[in-house]
Amino acid sequence: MTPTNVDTSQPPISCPADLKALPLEKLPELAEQIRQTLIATLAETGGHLGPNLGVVELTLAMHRVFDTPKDKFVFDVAHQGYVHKMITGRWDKIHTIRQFHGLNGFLLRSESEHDCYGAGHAGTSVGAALGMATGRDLKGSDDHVICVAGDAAFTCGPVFEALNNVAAHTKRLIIVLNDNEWSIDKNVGAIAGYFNAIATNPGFANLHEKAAKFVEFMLGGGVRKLAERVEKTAKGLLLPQSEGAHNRSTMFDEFGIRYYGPIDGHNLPLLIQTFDFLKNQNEPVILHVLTEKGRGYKPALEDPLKFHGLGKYNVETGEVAASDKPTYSQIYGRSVTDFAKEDKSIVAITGAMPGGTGLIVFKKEIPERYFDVGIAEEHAALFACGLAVQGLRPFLTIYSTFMQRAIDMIIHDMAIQNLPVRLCMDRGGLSGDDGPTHHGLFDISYLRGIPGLVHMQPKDEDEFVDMLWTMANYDKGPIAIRYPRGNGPGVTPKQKPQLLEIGKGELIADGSDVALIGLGEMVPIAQQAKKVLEEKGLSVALINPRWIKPLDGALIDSIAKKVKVVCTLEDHVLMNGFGCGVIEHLNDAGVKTPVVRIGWPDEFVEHGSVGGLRKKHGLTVENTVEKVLAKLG
Ligand SMILES: Cc1ncc(C[n+]2csc(CCOP(=O)(O)OP(=O)(O)O)c2C)c(N)n1
Ligand SMILES: CC(=O)[C@@H](O)[C@H](O)COP(=O)(O)O
Ligand SMILES: [Mg+2]
Repeated sequence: MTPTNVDTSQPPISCPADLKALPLEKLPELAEQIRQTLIATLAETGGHLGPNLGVVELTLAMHRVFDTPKDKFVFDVAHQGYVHKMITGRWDKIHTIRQFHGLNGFLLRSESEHDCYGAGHAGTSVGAALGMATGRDLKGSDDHVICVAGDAAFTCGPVFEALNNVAAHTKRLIIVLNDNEWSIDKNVGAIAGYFNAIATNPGFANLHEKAAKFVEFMLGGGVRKLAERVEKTAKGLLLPQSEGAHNRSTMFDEFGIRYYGPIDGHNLPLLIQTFDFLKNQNEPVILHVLTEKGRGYKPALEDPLKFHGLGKYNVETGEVAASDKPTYSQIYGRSVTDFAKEDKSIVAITGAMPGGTGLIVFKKEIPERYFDVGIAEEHAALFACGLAVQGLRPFLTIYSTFMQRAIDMIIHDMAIQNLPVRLCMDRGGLSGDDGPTHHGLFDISYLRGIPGLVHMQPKDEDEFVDMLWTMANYDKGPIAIRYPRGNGPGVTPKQKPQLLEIGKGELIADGSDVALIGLGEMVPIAQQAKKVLEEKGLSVALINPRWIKPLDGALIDSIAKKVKVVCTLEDHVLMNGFGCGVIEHLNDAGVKTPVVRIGWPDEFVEHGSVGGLRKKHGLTVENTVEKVLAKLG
């Protein structure tokens, strides 16, 4: 059934107590209402539909058995937290998800007492949950801690760093492995294969029945009499028997974490029974549930990659509005693939984001030199270093915000050894919908101080391809580029890209009163501000710096010396941003011209539309003009 105009103002439940009060047989109907609300609402707002449709029963069962906020739920990434929000009093606000001043797209401590831990980046749930469980034990409390981590979250290093410590620190922690076989794209690596082997084991078919019987057996007090047998039963019943072998333990048992499952993650009664059983276990446990990403909505089931996270879509067809202009990501994927067809040393690496980065075309056309390493940015950086040692030209393609995970590898492995890795940071700048965990507003800060690392940003699509071409041919050391989410100003790249001179900026217009230095896609704002200032009789120079590092000091000095004020504009935080580099440079060069800066404030910028947030925080033509005039006095 395709929902249309669902009324979210009359939610069937307004708190977890309402859910607990419902008769068990009413829960499937509630699950359907949640699904229909999500499908209809996200068609208007966009969001992570697929992941949330997959955890409806799981989240209902968790709230049926446990009591937040006393009990603690930790969701990995927390992009699948919409159902949790609907159950914990935010059903009537779900239509504001990811909207300015609306609900955040992930859990957020400041949003609700039921959101004990925020996220947005993957792999943090088990470590944080272990900390909560250990803290609880130290305080002598009795609350439960449950973390939900998807199958792809287990490709993330911090999860295994935490698993390595669980048994040493606590006896009571429930980990739920929500296995839908999908990351954003299909999940990758040995872990994915391992989970799949368990889930597809021939024994699973009747294991499902066995699991139900086993849980009833345990709940029926059987465990009290037959501790020894339970040990075997637990492994035998809930673990597929490998032919002829003794009861095989899973890798989790080797970590001292009792494995249960796999069970059907959409079977509400079984989930409730299982959680009722697990909550009384005096040992750390992991419950492996099998779920369907996109369950209940055919277009999402048929295309989990597309419906992992998307903008507005047509509820009837699942179609999204096509854009007439290619995004930077699409231009990136096409360009690097074309370069790689000519240059066999080019290899492309993604951390589980072939779609978002545009590398999906590289994956299709040159699969042998395409590497999706999973949600493992630290490893991706090291892997790129190893490839560079072998003389290959790695394009390490990771969103600016996720590249934060690899800072030490960039310094310790890439820069100190001067390895020619290409750091391609998509979503460089405000990300918008996803909010503070995803805005790429810190990469200049975390890269500018690294000796020998070149860093740049294009003003439009044409210059973007020139920069990528320059990177493809630059082997002197690590080189980084940042570029924004979505479309650029719409300048079609020329047929044959040109090499750019490293550290050489572009003087778009000369002037003698004011110098505007607009980085990347702030150039159009600078160009409009130039017009307004010229209408006030001022002579305005405009510089496209191109290079964050090395700055074109000669160009900047030559203009700064003759004007009365310099104004830098950047889609980055002001703290240790591009403008700071200009100020440092002018100071060291003895140029006294005052500098005003346009950029993001020293705070975490909330979620919302890029235009709305720029307006709120002054990354606008008006504010640029105002600050320049104020400085001129
Ligand atoms: C460090 C980091 N890298 C990449 C991402 C992008 N990302 C968001 S969700 C996701 C896949 C998560 O898959 P899984 O944990 O299996 O959850 P599912 O969506 O399948 O429910 C990825 C790669 C991220 N949020 N954090
Ligand atoms: C939850 C997560 O981290 C990703 O799904 C992210 O939301 C993708 O961002 P884009 O929509 O900018 O590709
Ligand atoms: Mg998954």
